[in-house]
Amino acid sequence: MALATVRVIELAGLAPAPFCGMILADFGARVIRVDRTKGAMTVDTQARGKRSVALNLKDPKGVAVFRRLCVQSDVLLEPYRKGVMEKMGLGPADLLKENPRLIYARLTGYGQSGSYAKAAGHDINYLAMSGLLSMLGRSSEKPYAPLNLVADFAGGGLTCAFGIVLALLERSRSGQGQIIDASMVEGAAYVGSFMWKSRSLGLWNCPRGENMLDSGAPFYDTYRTSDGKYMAVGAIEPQFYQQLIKGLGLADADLPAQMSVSDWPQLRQTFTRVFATKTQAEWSQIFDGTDACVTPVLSLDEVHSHPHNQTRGSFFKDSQGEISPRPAPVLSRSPAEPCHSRDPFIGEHTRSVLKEYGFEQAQIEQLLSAGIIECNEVKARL
Ligand SMILES: C[C@H](CCC[C@@H](C)[C@H]1CC[C@H]2[C@@H]3[C@H](O)C[C@@H]4C[C@H](O)CC[C@]4(C)[C@H]3C[C@H](O)[C@]12C)C(=O)SCCNC(=O)CCNC(=O)[C@H](O)C(C)(C)COP(=O)(O)OP(=O)(O)OC[C@H]1O[C@@H](n2cnc3c(N)ncnc32)[C@H](O)[C@@H]1OP(=O)(O)O
Repeated sequence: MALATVRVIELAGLAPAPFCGMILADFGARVIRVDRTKGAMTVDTQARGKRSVALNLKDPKGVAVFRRLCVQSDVLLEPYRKGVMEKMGLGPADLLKENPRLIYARLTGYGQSGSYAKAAGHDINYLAMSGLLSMLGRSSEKPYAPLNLVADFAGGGLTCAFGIVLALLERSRSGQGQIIDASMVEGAAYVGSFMWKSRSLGLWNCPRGENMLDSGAPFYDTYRTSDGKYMAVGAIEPQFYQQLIKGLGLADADLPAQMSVSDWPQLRQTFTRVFATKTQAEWSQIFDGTDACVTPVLSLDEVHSHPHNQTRGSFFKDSQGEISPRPAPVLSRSPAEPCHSRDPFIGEHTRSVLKEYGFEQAQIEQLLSAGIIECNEVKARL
């Protein structure tokens, strides 16, 4: 796999950093998640392929163990508020001195500088600060965040993983590590570059929810079907729009021009009425194989069995029977091989990882009895 041999230490976080770590693990990196001790509960649902070490970083001995892990690693991924790592004596100045090849990735909401740098926040706040949230929502309604997809995952976890891969690539030339300051505000904004750079086209001149691509246009929206499901319509170009009209059984001559914005409300009413006359399956049968750009709106439970996704193997079932998306993109020679086993328990790999990183058995036992580390091997659970 592309990232085989890359050793990553990920400090346990909420959602974006776990996703970043999972991407790296999916593509072959050996990711160790460092969890808290004292019966901490994991909220990491993105733990595929990771190992877990439970380590108390509030204790200087725990900090020393952590430093030893970082000396032998390629990447450190930390998701804490600005200043937290420095307070523990684990800032980049300390760790890069000990391991100049270390890639020190800091994934935060607001970045490492600026007046918000130390503020708590979540996806919706970062999205708001990126400018994008102001554009998201229906006409005459308040802004709506599209789940926590844009800042946490696209602008956060994915962008940070990209930064790490870039830094690894650069390190192969320079031999040096570096610090990555991944701000979810900036990552989200960057993902939204199209919005800034397409303003000159007039694509966003109308209020929120009244533009062509934000549900303003009737040919770029969803429609309810007779069985309470939905179809997605994205028939922008005239040749594709013609196929939409044909599939709906409408006659062009009876309809206003596609780009007559003042007629969009009437056109939407027509589409709404027609879509409501057939089931999703019936519409899918009509539009499949055409260029009308009309697809069923599938639920998470349905995507796996759609013939197109099945053919490509776009979703896979792990050993627990849980279905997840296959890692993307697909590389022809060194594709990702996502782990099919269950997620790790907190501290499940403490002992084996410390051994791997050169700790003696006696040292491990000492750390264990001092409560610096916790071990939770599966054997002990039986
Ligand atoms: C919208 C998303 C977030 C969605 C997440 C939800 C899915 C989950 C959030 C809460 C979960 C529920 C909850 O946990 C209760 C249940 C638990 C149960 O197990 C499951 C069900 C639950 C209901 C559970 C269900 C779900 O999982 C949840 C609902 C986001 O937007 S995520 C993006 C958030 N933002 C960032 O990541 C930006 C950067 N980070 C930050 O700004 C801050 O970290 C943050 C997120 C604001 C949190 O701030 P906080 O004050 O808590 O922490 P920090 O200031 O960063 O400091 C960290 C402290 O931890 C110490 N520490 C770290 N590691 C160790 C260690 N190994 N040992 C000891 N100590 C450690 C560190 O020293 C810091 O200590 P200090 O505070 O003393 O400095």
